[in-house]
This record gives sequence, structure tokens and C-alpha cells, in this order.
Amino acid sequence: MKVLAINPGSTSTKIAAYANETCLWNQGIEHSASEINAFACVGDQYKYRIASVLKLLEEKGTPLECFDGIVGRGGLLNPLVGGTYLVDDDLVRALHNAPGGEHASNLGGIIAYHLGRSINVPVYIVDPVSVDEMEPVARLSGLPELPRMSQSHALNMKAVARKVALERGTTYQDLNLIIAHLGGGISVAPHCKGKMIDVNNANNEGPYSLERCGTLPAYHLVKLCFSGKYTEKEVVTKLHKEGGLFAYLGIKDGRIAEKRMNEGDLFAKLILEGLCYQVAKEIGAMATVLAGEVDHIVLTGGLAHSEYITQEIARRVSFIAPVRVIPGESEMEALALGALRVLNGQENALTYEV
Ligand SMILES: Nc1ncnc2c1ncn2[C@@H]1O[C@H](COP(=O)(O)OP(=O)(O)OP(=O)(O)O)[C@@H](O)[C@H]1O
Ligand SMILES: CCCC(=O)O
Repeated sequence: MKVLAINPGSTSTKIAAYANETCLWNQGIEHSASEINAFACVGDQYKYRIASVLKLLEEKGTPLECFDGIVGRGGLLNPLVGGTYLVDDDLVRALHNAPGGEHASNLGGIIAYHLGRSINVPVYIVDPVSVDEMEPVARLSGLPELPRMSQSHALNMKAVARKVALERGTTYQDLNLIIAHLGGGISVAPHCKGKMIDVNNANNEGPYSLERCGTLPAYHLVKLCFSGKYTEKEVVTKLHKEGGLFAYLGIKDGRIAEKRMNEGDLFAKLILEGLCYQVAKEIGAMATVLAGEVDHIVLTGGLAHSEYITQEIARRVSFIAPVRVIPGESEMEALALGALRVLNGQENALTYEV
């Protein structure tokens, strides 16, 4: 079986071709800011991105017609359980309408749908950002009109969970894990017997990350919003793109922060330590969700390449459970394997309820 996987980010589209579990090639297409900014909304970019995918396939000498299925990253849909979803007309409409907000990942299913329809093969999305398997008690925030929402790096976390299970000769459904995805955004989630029963919303809760602010003191945030200094859009950008490490150090790259720390910059050290401290604290909180029954803590994402960061977190949480580090992310593989599980009949595709 051959599968084409498509993962759109804000400035790039990652494409990979798989023959069963084997990756034939995996390549990113960079989109310039001027090209992307020419579109009024994210959904409008799909024809432009389809053209770049077709161009890459031609360069690779891989005809679109060779694929048995196409899979895209799924985005900010209504809350839904994890799994592989068949992309039908309703789902494409939902991705265009962006019920959970605009996000480049909304384009994954849309691009895949149009390509799949042109060659008459099934199209899927896998474990979208809005996977929501939270228990009712986890949704309470303290204000009924502001329920907590599950928005996370579900795709990579669930792929990593399956990897750890395989290593242990067991299944995802038999383990209790706490997985921390440490990247541009940070998700920390307790996975209880195959379900992600809580998670900090990686867009606006939990630890600060390279560019996001995480949980903020609510009263002070209200004061900032009404200070007259910022528009709503500016505040949202501040929280989502200009918070965290960037707000303190003016950089979004963990490697540069660590280099500064190693050169004696004590402020850079404090900010990096703060990130690790907050991640460790969130892991501790999630251990209580599992009532302390934790088989493994797993650290993944780009920042898990850093020995300083993983050791600093492990130092504080290894009393809870053994810590396993799986650096980087395997989103392309996770997409391909999710589609293959359905194409090979190991799982049934789910249908998105509008
Ligand atoms: N050895 C390293 N030490 C410290 N930081 C590193 C190292 N290697 C990569 N990183 C950091 O990891 C970041 C990329 O992480 P990742 O690829 O998970 O993020 P992303 O895809 O941009 O965002 P997200 O994970 O939220 O989707 C880089 O910006 C870099 O700062
Ligand atoms: C909401 C977190 C998902 C992402 O940033 O990719």
C-alpha cells in the first residue's frame, strides 16, 4: 500500500511518501511570507498549496496515481475522540469553516481531499489538534462559560505512546503514560489506557513554551486587555506568538538560549530553568490525574533533543515514574501509519459528526 502524507504548517508544507511502513521520501516545501500573506484566510491557501504539492511530486518522479490513500494533518475541528477519520464533504466543509479557529493544520484534510478525489482514493486525517478525550471533571475551569478545551499535539503524543508500548511488548491500551511534547508549543497529557484524559490546552494553558505564554495570572491579563495599549489581535499575538521564551529572551530557538546559558548568561539560565520547572510541575499535576499510577513519563518534541532540558525535568519528576526521552516528532510517520491501519483493515475509519 502506498500513502501520501501532507502536514501543513504556518510557513511550510511537509510531504512524505510511504510504501507500507517504509518512508520513500520526506520533504518540506517552504512558503514565503509574501505568498502566504496574500491570502485573506488560511482556508483560501489550499489551491496554492496543492500546486506546490503536485510540483514536488513531479520533481520526485512520484505520480499521484501511485497512491492507494492520502492523509492530511487534521486541525481545529469540534472536539472529537482520537483516531483516523475519513474525509468526506462534511468534514471538508468543517475544515473550511474552522469551528475551533484558523490554523494551518486545517488545510491538511482539505488538500488531501482534493488530491484524493482527483484519483479516486480514500482520504483521511489522523489524531487532529482538537482530539478531546477529557473526562468531565477535567473540563471545569471555575467559570461555567469558560470550559477548558483540549487542543494539543495529540498526533505526535499518540504516535510516541504506541512506540513506547511496542518497546515494552504491550499496547497503548495497557499503559498509563504522562507524555510531554516540548516544541514551539508544549502539551503535557496523562494517557490512561489509550485515552488522553486531560491535557493543558497547548495554545493557552500550562507551561510557557518557546513562543506561547501558557497559563497567566488571570486578573493581570484582564488589566492588560483593558489597558487601551493593545487591540484584541495584538493581545492574542502576544500570547500565542510572542510569549514564553521569546518574550523574555527575544529568541524562539532553545539551542541559542542554551548556548547563551553555557556562556554565562544567568538570565537565559533562569528562563530555561523556568520552562523546565513549569513542565515538571505540570507533569506532577498530571500524575495526580492518574492517582500516581504512572508506568512511564515520556519527553518528546524538538526541545527533548536538549540534554540540559530533559535532565532538568527528569531531576524533578523521576520519583513519579521512569523517564523515557524520544526527541523530535514523528508526525509524518504517525499520519502514514494511521491511514495504513485503516487501509489494511486493522482499524475502522471514524466519521466526523458535524
Ligand atoms: N538540541 C537542542 N537543544 C535545544 N533545543 C532544541 C534542540 N534541537 C531542537 N531544539 C528546539 O526545538 C524546536 C523545534 O521543536 P519542534 O520541531 O517540536 O517545534 P515546532 O514543530 O516548531 O512546534 P510544535 O512542536 O509546537 O509543532 C526548535 O525551535 C529548537 O529551538
Ligand atoms: C495546539 C497545539 C498544536 C500545535 O501547535 O501544533
